[in-house]
Amino acid sequence: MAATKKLVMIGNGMAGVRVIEHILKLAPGAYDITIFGSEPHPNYNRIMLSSVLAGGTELSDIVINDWDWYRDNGITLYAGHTVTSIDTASRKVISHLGIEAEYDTLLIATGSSAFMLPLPGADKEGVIGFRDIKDCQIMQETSKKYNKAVVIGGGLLGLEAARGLLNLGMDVTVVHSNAHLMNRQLDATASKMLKEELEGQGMKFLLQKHSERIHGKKRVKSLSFTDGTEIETDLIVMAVGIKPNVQVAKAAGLNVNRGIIVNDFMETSHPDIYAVGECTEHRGIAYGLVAPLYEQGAVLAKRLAGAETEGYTGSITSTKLKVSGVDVFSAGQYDEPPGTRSMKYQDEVDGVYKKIVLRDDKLVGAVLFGDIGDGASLLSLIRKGESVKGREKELLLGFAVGGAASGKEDHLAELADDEIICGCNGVSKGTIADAILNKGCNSVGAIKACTKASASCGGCKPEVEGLLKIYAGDAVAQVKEGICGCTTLNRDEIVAEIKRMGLKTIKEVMNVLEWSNPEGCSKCRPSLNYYLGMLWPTEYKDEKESRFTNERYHANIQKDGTFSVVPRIYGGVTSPSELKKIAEVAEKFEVPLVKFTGGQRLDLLGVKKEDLPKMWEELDMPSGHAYGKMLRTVKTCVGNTFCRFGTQDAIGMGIRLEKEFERLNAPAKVKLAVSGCPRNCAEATIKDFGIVAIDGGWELHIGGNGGIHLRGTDLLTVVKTDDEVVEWGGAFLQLYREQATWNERTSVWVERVGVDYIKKVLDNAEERKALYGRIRTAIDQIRDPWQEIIENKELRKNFETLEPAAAVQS
Ligand SMILES: Cc1cc2nc3c(=O)[nH]c(=O)nc-3n(C[C@H](O)[C@H](O)[C@H](O)COP(=O)(O)OP(=O)(O)OC[C@H]3O[C@@H](n4cnc5c(N)ncnc54)[C@H](O)[C@@H]3O)c2cc1C
Ligand SMILES: NC(=O)c1ccc[n+]([C@@H]2O[C@H](COP(=O)([O-])OP(=O)(O)OC[C@H]3O[C@@H](n4cnc5c(N)ncnc54)[C@H](O)[C@@H]3O)[C@@H](O)[C@H]2O)c1
Ligand code: SF4
Ligand code: FES
Repeated sequence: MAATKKLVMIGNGMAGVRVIEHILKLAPGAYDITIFGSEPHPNYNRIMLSSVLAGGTELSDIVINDWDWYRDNGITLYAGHTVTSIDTASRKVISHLGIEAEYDTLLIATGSSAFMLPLPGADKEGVIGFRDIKDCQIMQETSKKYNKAVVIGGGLLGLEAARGLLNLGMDVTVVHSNAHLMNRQLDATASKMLKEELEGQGMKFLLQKHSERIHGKKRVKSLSFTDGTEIETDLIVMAVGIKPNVQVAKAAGLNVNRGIIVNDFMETSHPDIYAVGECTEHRGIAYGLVAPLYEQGAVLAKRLAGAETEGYTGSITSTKLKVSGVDVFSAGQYDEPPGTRSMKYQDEVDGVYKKIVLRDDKLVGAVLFGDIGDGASLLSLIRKGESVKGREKELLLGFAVGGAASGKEDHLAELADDEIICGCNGVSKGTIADAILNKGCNSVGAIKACTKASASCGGCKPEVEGLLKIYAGDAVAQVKEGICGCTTLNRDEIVAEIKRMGLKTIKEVMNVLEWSNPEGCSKCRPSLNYYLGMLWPTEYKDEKESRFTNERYHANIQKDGTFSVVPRIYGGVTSPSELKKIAEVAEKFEVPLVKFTGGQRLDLLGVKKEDLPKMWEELDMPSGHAYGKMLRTVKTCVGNTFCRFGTQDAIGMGIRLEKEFERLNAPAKVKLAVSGCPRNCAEATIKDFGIVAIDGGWELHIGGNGGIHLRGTDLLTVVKTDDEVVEWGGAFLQLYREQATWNERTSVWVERVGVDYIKKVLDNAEERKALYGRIRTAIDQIRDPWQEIIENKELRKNFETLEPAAAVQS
C-alpha cells in the first residue's frame, strides 16, 4: 500500500460516514481520516428521528457509530465544528473555531438543510424545521408547555412530524399547499385514503392553503394565509422540502447548481475533491433519500480504495411512510403521464389500494396503500426495466389477493445478489443470504444485528422474512410469523397474552408485547381492536380511529367520495309506510340513486358525508351495517307464508335471526339466509350461516361464500325448533368470533379448523349454551351506531367537513 494519504471529510452524516465504513473495509490503513461535523454528536441515523419523536425509540438507540468507533479506527472527529472554508490552493479546510486540516483527498458530505419558507415572522421563537436531534428535542420540549402545533408541508417529513407531535399530545394541523397529501409520491386516490386514515388518528388538515405571514411578539402565535384566514398555533414546523448545503463548496469555486455537481465517480469539478449524499447533484438530480446516497457511497468508496467500479448511473427511488401506522409505498412513476397505462386494485373493506404504471410493457411505477408487502418486488422489476407483458395482472392482482404469496418468494429468489433489500441501510440480498447461510442467522432479529437490514424504518421486514424462508428452509421453522411487520407474535399468541396479562387497550398490548413499531400499522391496529372487543365485551371501549373508513362513518364510501346509506330492513320485509318514508328522505336529500342490494335491502347511493346524520335522523331506522366486519343481512324467501312449496316460516325465522344478531362485530363480514324449503330460493348454501327448511325442522349450513372465492356450505346439523336454530346459530357465530383470525371469513375458517371440529364443540350442549350466552353479552353492549351519532354532538362534528372523503371503490 502507498504512503498514508490524508482524507478529510466535511459532514459527519449518513452518506459520508457510510463511505468511510466501506473504505475501512476495502483499504484499511490507506487513509489518515479526519471528519468535521457541525452537530455535536457521533454519526446517527437521521431517518430514525421520526421514531424518536413518535416515542418508543431513544436517541441512544439511533447512534450508528459511537465515539469509540472513531477512536478505535483512528479517526479524528471534530464534532460541533462547522467547516467555513476550503482553501483549494493550499489544500486545507478551516472550521468556524479556527481548526485547520490539510488534505490530499477531500470529501464533501454536507447533506441538506430544511428549506425554511421566507415568510415574514419566520424568525420568531417556535418556528423550526425537522432535520436533526436539536429540532426533535425542541418539539419534545414544546409539547410539555404548549398545545397547538402547525406543520407546513404534507410530504413524508411533514406527516411523520405531525404523527410524532400527536403522540406528544399536541393538537396538530398539517397545512399543505397542494390538494393532495404526499403529492410527490402518491396519486389522488392513495392520497385521499391516506388523509382519511390520518384524520381518523386525530390529525387535522388544511389543504390548498398558502402561508403568508407568521404572527406573534417574540414567539409564534398564529399563521395567516393568502386567502385571509388564520390559524392559532404555538409551534410551526416547516417540512416543505430540503436545500442542499453547498455554500462552502460554492465559495471554494466548485461547480454548483442545486447541488454540488458530480460525475459518475462522485468527482467534483476540482481534482481530489469528491462529494456524496444529499449535497450533490448527479445527472441533474439531487436525491433526498438514503438508498441512492448509499449507492453513490459504495461507488465512491471503491474509487477511493483503488478498486474497480463501473460508476454510479443514478437511482430509481422508492419511499415508505413511517411511524404513521399507515402502510404507504411509492416507487418510480406514481402518476400516469401520457404514454403510460395503469392498472388499479381497490378494496374498500380492508383499505387496500394498489396501482402499477406501465410504459411499453415495462413496469415504470407503483403505488401501494394498506398492503405494501410487494413493494420490494415491484421496485426490483421497475429497476430491471424488463418487459412484464402478460404478467401485469399477476403483478397487481396475484399479489393483491394473496394468490401469489408463493410468487413473492419466487420473485425474491430470482433477485440478483446485489439487489438492495433494505434501502435504509443499503443491505443487499447477497449480504442477507450470507448472514443466513454462513453466519448462522435464523431469525429477523439475528439478521438485523448482523447486517442492519430492517434496523431502521422496518419496511423491508417482509422481504427479510421471505429470504429467511428461502435460505433457512427447515431451520426457520422456529421463526414465527407475526400478524404484521410490527410483531413476531401470531394471532393465537396475542390473544392468549391479552387474556393472560389482562391487557385492556391497544397501546398496552403494543407496549407490553414489545411491538417494533410503537404506533402499529393498518393491519395490527384494527385486528387488536377486534380481539380486545371480543375478549372484553363489557369493558373494552372500541377505538374508532383503528377502524377503516366505512366503519368510522357507518356508511359505505363510494368511488366519488360520497356514501351509501342502507337502513336495516329485517328479513327484507318492509311496508308501504316505511317505503314512503324512505322515498321522502331520498327526495329531500336528492339521493341520485336508489337501488336494491343483493341482500334484499334498499341502498340510497350518492349521499354527502355531511348529510349522513341528518338523513339517519329522518329515516329513524337502525343502521343496516352494510359496511364493515359485522352481521350484514339475513336474506329470506317467502317461505310458507305465501309459497305453496314452503314447509317453514322463512320470513319469520329471518327476521328473528336478524334481530338476534344485528350489530354483531365479527372477524369479517357475516351473511345469513333462510330458505323455506330445499328449493333454496334464498341461496342459503353460499352464506356464512344458511338455514334451509325441511319437513319438521331446519338444516343448518355453515361456511359458505358467494363472493370472490366461491364455496358451498357444509351441513352442521339438523334441528327441530326455531329456538334451536337461534341457539346453534349464536353458538356457531361466537365460536367463529373467538377463534378466527381477524379478516378471516367463515369459509376460510371452517376449512382451516374442519367442520368436524366445529360439530364436536357445538354438539356439547353445555358448551353450546355457554357460547350462545357469550354472544348475547357481546351484542347487548353495542348500541345502534346511527342513533349514537344522532344523539352525540361531538360525534356529529366528524361529519361536518364539506370536503369529500377518500374516493375508493369495492
Ligand atoms: C426526520 C427525517 C426522517 C427521514 N426519513 C427517511 C426515510 O425514512 N428514508 C429515507 O431514505 N430517508 C429519510 N430521510 C432523509 C435522510 O435522512 C437523508 O437522505 C440522509 O440523512 C442524507 O444523508 P447525508 O449524509 O447526505 O446528509 P446528513 O445526514 O444531513 O449529514 C450531513 C451532515 O453534515 C453536517 N454539515 C453540513 N455542513 C457542514 C459543514 N460546513 N461543516 C461540518 N459539518 C457540516 C450536517 O450538520 C450533517 O450532520 C429522513 C430525514 C429526516 C430529517
Ligand atoms: N419516510 C421517508 O422516506 C422520509 C421521511 C421523512 C423525510 N424524508 C425525506 O426528507 C426530505 C424532506 O422531506 P419533505 O417532506 O420536507 O420533502 P418533500 O419535498 O417530499 O415534501 C414537501 C411537501 O411540502 C409541500 N409544500 C411545498 N411548499 C409548501 C408550502 N409553501 N406550504 C405547504 N406545503 C408546501 C409540497 O407539496 C410537498 O408535498 C425529502 O427528501 C424526503 O424524501 C423521507
Ligand atoms: S325456497 Fe321453497 S319456500 Fe322458499 S320461495 Fe323457494 S320454493 Fe318457496
Ligand atoms: S428499508 Fe428501512 S429498515 Fe430496511
